[in-house]
Amino acid sequence: MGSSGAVADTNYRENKATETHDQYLQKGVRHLCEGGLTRVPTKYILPKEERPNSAIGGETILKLPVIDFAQLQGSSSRSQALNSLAKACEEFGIFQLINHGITDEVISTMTDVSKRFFELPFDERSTYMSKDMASPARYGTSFNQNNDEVFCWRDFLKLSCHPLSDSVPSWPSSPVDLRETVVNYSKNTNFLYLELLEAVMESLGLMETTESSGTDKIDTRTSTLDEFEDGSQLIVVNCYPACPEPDLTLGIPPHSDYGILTLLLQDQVQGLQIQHQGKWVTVEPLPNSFIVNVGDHLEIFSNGRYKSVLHRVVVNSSKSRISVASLHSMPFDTVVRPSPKLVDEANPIRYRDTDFANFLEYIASRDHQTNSKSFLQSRKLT
Ligand SMILES: O=C(O)CCC(=O)C(=O)O
Ligand SMILES: [Fe+2]
Repeated sequence: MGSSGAVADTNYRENKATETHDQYLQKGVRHLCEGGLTRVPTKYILPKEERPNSAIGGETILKLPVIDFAQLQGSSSRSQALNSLAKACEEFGIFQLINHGITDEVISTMTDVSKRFFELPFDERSTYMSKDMASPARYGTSFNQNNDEVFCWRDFLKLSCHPLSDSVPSWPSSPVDLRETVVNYSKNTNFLYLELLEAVMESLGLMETTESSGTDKIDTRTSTLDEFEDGSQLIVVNCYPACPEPDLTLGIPPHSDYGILTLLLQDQVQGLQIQHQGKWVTVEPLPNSFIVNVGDHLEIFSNGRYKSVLHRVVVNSSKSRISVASLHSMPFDTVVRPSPKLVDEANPIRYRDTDFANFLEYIASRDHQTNSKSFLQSRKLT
């Protein structure tokens, strides 16, 4: 391992005499691949115990629980769909959402513009590189490129969507249709998120349900939802170029998502893996469906009843992969804590209160995501 990395590293030094090796790698993995690459540079090589242990074709493929959004919306089918939703969030922390109502066109234009953004000349893409975590548009590489000891094999574009009117002018103006496409996509996914959130609350027993007679519509009321209104939304476009030595590195190391729910769109290239019953298993992409993850905030809010899912991304040697994650969280200044209605003698409070500032401090203080759901671990009381 050491020697293959060293050969590759020497090549870059020869090619790029004017910048240090680390500065070169900070430009991201797509730029690196555009320069021609046959070996993975040392900076990306994970310690043996953290590498994906076999090629992707050898992994177990997992069919996730499927939740039919149309069934959640129908009065006669809702209660059964809510049971399936609760089971998926308890046992997997992740599910596949079908019949979600977002058109194929909205989805395909989003994937398409994402691909075209990463195909722009590096000098154009790099205008959006920023170390400022609060910037409404941030292009970058790895997980946390300022701290990561080992880099991971992905570049990203993070676009804050909250509030849209303030953020959009800072987003990339090229490709020309990027802003319009992402605005449309973010509105669609936010609407879907709010509907799902209502279903999640109801599945936790936190909603009063009254069926209005004579209509097919279910009228649900809760004050709980008020706390979630005006939450934050972050769109993360991930690009994982084909990798010459995929067994040595990862696209994203094991982590759980920070917020309430993540709606993930992936193209037809496999790569997402989740930890299920102690084993890494590959999630099969289902065309035009969303993968929905439970995030750390929902685990805390549900007092541990719903589990955030530990996941990672493996890369492969022949195909580049794009995914778009829409991360939905509580408003930034909200303190997240277990819902009092889910705490009693049998279920004592399991997590410390947390807020966005705690999370930022935590991210800034650590280098490499070795093991996981450790932010959540740091908030656990028992
Ligand atoms: O690319 C994927 O499938 C997952 C991306 C992911 O986990 C993230 O952006 O947090
Ligand atoms: Fe994630």
